[in-house]
Amino acid sequence: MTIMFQDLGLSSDLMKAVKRMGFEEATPIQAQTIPLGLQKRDVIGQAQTGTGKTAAFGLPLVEKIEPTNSQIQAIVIAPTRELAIQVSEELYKISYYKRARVLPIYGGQDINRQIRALKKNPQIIVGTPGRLIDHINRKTINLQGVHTVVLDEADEMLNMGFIEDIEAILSNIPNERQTLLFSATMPDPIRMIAERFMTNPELVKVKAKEVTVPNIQQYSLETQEKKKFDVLTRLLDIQSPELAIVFGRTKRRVDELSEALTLRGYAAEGIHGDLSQAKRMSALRKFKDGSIEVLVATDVAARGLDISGVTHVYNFDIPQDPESYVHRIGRTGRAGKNGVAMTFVTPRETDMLRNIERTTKRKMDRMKPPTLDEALEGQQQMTTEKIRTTIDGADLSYYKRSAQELLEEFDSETVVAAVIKLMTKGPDDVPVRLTDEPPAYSRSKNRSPRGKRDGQQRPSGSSKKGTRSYSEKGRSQQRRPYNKKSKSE
Ligand SMILES: Nc1ncnc2c1ncn2[C@@H]1O[C@H](COP(=O)(O)OP(=O)(O)OP(=O)(O)O)[C@@H](O)[C@H]1O
Ligand SMILES: [Mg+2]
Repeated sequence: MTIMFQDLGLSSDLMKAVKRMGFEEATPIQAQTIPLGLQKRDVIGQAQTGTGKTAAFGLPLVEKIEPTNSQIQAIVIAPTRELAIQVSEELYKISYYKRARVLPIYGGQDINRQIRALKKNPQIIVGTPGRLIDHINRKTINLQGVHTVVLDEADEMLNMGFIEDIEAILSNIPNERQTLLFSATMPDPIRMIAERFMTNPELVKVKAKEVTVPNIQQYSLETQEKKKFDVLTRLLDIQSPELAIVFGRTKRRVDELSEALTLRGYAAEGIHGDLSQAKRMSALRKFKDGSIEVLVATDVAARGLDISGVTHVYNFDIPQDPESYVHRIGRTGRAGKNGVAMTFVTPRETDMLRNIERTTKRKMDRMKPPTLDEALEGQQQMTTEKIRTTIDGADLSYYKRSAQELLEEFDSETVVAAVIKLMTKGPDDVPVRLTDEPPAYSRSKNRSPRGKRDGQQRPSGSSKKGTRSYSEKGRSQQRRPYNKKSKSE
């Protein structure tokens, strides 16, 4: 059944904003959770990637902001800086006519600037856990007026290392609050932890046979570790994605891969948690405006990011758990668009592959790595396509005299073949250096602690204020199975 936004009981300011955002019908998760959100019910909302969960919590959240109250009234917590920025932008759009004041608060940004911004009475805060705790400890943020809390990517934030941070933040927020949790994945043990923070929550799980959306074509390719890079470049040449995200397991991997791709002539940049915030933002900006075509990333970019034009996701390294797979491939195929996801599997990782397929209840299509000939063929096709569009679109009169000269000397087939050769990228053997990654191990059977993972990092300043401080590296080592420990010490 189609549900329109006007059926959901939203005010005219928000209806105008929804229209301005170009939304017509509500998505299923929006149709089901917006009324609950407006009734101030606690909600756990689980729906596939790219199906509009942000507006599902954002619309009721903004609706409940009291314009004359200058306290912080709502807070959204997100696991990464880029996601916090993106969610705050979406809330800003929703608030466009209502004029609720939204402020993102995240690590890597000048804290004094944030303190000044906090003094200007924002009503909605979107933040990453580490920086929020930093402000709580400095007493530069007052959460006593908060009536709505959202955990976006809730399972990630209640997972292992993050849970203490979340508990610390929630302990500064009045108990009589509305708590909303959203994610595309919600493993049962995490849901049980979540319910501890909630009052009689309604679980809204959009009925879908599959955890992943059907409009993403999913493939797996078995390949040796040493051959992965050639396979990737061939696929890029054949498939010529509009925008592609290549996921690597570690930060070193991402650095080496983006460098190697650049050496081979692809416009690529990397993003991971050890880069400065300025670098992270500049890579993402270039990717969004199309000045780079390949973003190489750790899982720091796996969750929530909504970048239109991402047609392909390549799992250069197979993800460490099924949830990560779901989120990574969900960077394509958003809002009903089509997408392609390719997962490289080394022979010793076939268990991991099966584990992912079991969880997603969907078998990936097996694909053979393309041969060099197929790659060259693909490149030729791209060239001929370019020639066709040039013939259709450009004024060629200026070039016709030279064309005639060539045609007097050679037959037309030879001339065109030479042009195609010149325009086609030949086999490239610029040497590149990639350190081998050991095969991934399956950790979901016994839920062993996660290995080194890239994600949100704790600001260095927090130790001074009495909280633990550990580097991103140290932090991920502190992550532990969520079933071993529950309350913060
Ligand atoms: N009702 C709607 N009609 C059309 N487009 C929509 C609608 N709701 C949201 N969108 C658009 O769909 C895209 C995906 O939305 P969003 O980022 O909220 O997805 P999500 O469910 O949070 O995904 P993820 O699990 O990856 O975080 C966005 O570009 C958003 O603007
Ligand atoms: Mg989201």
